[in-house]
Amino acid sequence: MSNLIAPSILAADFANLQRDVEMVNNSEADWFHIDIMDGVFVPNISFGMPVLKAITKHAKKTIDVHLMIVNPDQYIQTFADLGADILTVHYEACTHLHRTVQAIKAAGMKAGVALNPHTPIAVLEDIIADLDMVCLMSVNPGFGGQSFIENTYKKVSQLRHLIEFAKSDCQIEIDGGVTSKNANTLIEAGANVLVAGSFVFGAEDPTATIADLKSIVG
Ligand SMILES: O=C(CO)[C@@H](O)[C@H](O)COP(=O)(O)O
Ligand SMILES: [Fe+2]
Repeated sequence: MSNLIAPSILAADFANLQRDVEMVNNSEADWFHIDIMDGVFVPNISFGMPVLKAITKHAKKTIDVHLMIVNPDQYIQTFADLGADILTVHYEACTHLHRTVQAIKAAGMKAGVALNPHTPIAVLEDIIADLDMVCLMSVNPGFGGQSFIENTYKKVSQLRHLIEFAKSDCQIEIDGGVTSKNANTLIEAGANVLVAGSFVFGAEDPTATIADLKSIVG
């Protein structure tokens, strides 16, 4: 399994969105990471369907959509129609997680589940075999630019063991506070997809920063 970098569009310049999408297209980045927030599950509102539509019109790489919303089930088909390749819902937002995961797959997308920093890996024991990806939040969801929570390393290794025990090829994505300083340790702990928002878009040269991250994760 290769190690991937997914720039988070939340940190892009929305007044120059097409420019930033083209930058990612022309960089060594692997995916677009797109954060949808509803102001209910998290204390922030990012953007919704019209902006996602504008992004997917220009984006030429895998579209990884991270839903930080309550009742995600009602929008699954809409996200499929808008071009999402991977749809990640929060464990904490889903009462019938198994049903939600099956609905995402039935709509033709890969299914991911995200865990908040305080949610233990053990809650995934009976769903891991059904998942294409687990997204470990390494900050509390809702905002870019926060500091990485160190307890994440332990959770990555616990999750890697769970995945191996289940003989699954589920991917492990880390989301929040990723920089060139923690990228290598995260990969060594067993992660294989790193989301980076402010570290990429806040850099003087985002393209070179993506290339640096790629060279670190191998
Ligand atoms: O889902 C989220 C935040 O809730 C993330 O995807 C952020 O967008 C990551 O931004 P940085 O922490 O890398 O600035
Ligand atoms: Fe995210």
